Amino acid sequence: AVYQQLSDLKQDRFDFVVVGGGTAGAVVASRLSEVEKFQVLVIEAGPSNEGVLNSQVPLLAFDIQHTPYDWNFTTTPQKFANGRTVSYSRGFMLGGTSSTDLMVFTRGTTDDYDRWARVTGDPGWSWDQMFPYFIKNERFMPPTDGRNITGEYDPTIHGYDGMTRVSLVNEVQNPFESNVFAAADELGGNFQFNLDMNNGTLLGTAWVQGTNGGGERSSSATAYLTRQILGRKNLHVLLNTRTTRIQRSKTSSSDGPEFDKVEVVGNGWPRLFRATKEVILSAGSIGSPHILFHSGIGDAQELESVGIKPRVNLPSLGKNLTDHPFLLMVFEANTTEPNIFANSTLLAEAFEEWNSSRTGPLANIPSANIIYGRLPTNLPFDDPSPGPNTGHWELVLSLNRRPTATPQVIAAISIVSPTSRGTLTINSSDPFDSPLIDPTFFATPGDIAIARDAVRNVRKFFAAKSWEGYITSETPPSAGADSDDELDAFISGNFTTTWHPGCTAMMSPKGADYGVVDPDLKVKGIRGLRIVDASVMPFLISGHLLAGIYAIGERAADMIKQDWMS
Ligand SMILES: Cc1cc2nc3c(=O)[nH]c(=O)nc-3n(C[C@H](O)[C@H](O)[C@H](O)COP(=O)(O)OP(=O)(O)OC[C@H]3O[C@@H](n4cnc5c(N)ncnc54)[C@H](O)[C@@H]3O)c2cc1C
Repeated sequence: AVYQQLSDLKQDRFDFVVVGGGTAGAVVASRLSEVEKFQVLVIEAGPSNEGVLNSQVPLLAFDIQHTPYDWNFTTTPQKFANGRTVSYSRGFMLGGTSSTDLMVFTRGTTDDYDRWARVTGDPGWSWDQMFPYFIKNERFMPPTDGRNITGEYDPTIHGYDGMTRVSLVNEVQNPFESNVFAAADELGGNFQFNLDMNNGTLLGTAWVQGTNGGGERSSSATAYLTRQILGRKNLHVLLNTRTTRIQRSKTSSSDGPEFDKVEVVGNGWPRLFRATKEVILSAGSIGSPHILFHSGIGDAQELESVGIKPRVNLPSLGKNLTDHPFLLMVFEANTTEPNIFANSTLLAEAFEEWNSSRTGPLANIPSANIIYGRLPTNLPFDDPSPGPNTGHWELVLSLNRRPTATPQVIAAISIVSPTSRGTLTINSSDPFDSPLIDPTFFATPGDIAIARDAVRNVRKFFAAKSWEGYITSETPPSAGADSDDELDAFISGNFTTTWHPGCTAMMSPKGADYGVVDPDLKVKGIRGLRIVDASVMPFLISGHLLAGIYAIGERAADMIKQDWMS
């Protein structure tokens, strides 16, 4: 059942309490409630996803940021951006950020997961052992325009019976996209065609896959918390209720103190829920550490300095914040391709089409392509990528959807193998105050070198013969930035984020004196508490995070079931 407010829920004890009904939280709750004898509670700070049009219609995804469905965080002033701050969106509704993100679906590379297995000492995190979870999560569907997609993906590596509806774009925007793939064939090298970007190699130019299967957003809420699943008697989803702390029980064991009570505030009132088996924190890379700090878990000295009594000293918590920095380049284009957002008649027609058949431009994610490239091998710094199947930068090319006087093309650059590391901390003992988010973007020469290389590769790509007569000029602020110094000024003055924070509660081997969770996702030195979300990644996936987080959620659910069913 779904409870809109705290006072609607009468029950106080559950087997499992899942904090955060976001991307990973919904997976864990959904899978645990498959076991009838488990009573499962999910506590979500935000409201329901039902009827939120900007979340449902794929091409409206940009319009959901800076709304009440966004936590609307901001970073601290960024040292390598002359003190500029960066707006930091996080989903505030059921489904979490999977209800508000841009829906690009990349599993990451074999190298990414094999590195996780290596650094955690658990082969279960390797690509081969995670592969069944990618398949379990995925329900690949043909696009809604009915075109022949042979040659746009590899049908042998997808899941067709899973939960998340994945597809290619539902309508191809030509000649723009045909130019992209023609230029890739023409240039080869970094740009050579890759049949399927979910095959374990993120290199070259591929047709993008997204969570827009069937022409509408598939979020963890629409996929894992369907009406049928919500009808389970043992699954309880409490909305509009904020978790403030996790509290200790009176007992301790050889595994350390037990944390079994979840303190919440809803309808203006506090209340405690008790988990008789486990508390599972799935409040995301910002939310999960934030709740732990206020529970007295974290660096003891830092907690004391803000007036919080330390209960478990975990100095690594919040320390390894990693994100993919983002840059935008804009080009003038000579094209008559329609922009529905610049023409109210076209927009009305597009809505009519989407409403009646989930087809047309609104059923799309913003682009049909995705490109990953690497720097040459003779780098003046250690290769920051986890291996040769992995890019250093990512490009997504699209027509500018914002209404502009003349048509424009945008190149979205992401640094997918950053070495900069930031912090998540707090400066107050009030759990309702926002944490301090400092991704410390571009702190290393390697990250800056990758960004320069990406900018130069965008120019190389658009200089291909295939674009002749289409791309007319580059616009400021990147235009004219050619030397390393000029590019560095462009980068520091303009970077933002891909909104991929992770690693703030990173996994490390059992018994290690660093890290926050063991490879089974149990919090070190504590009994009864696991973390399941993007914060546990020891390194970010070198692409978009969603598919990896779903797989983490699926594996975590299996591990938890195994612990409590044997
Ligand atoms: C604008 C944007 C675009 C993105 N685009 C893409 C993309 O195209 N592809 C991709 O793969 N990734 C993308 N991402 C990133 C991706 O969506 C996230 O990495 C992922 O959804 C995070 O999953 P999670 O489970 O870790 O956290 P979340 O999904 O954020 O879940 C955390 C949940 O916990 C809740 N919560 C937090 N604190 C509390 C509390 N105190 N009490 C109760 N509930 C709480 C939150 O409201 C939320 O529902 C994007 C992100 C953003 C913001």
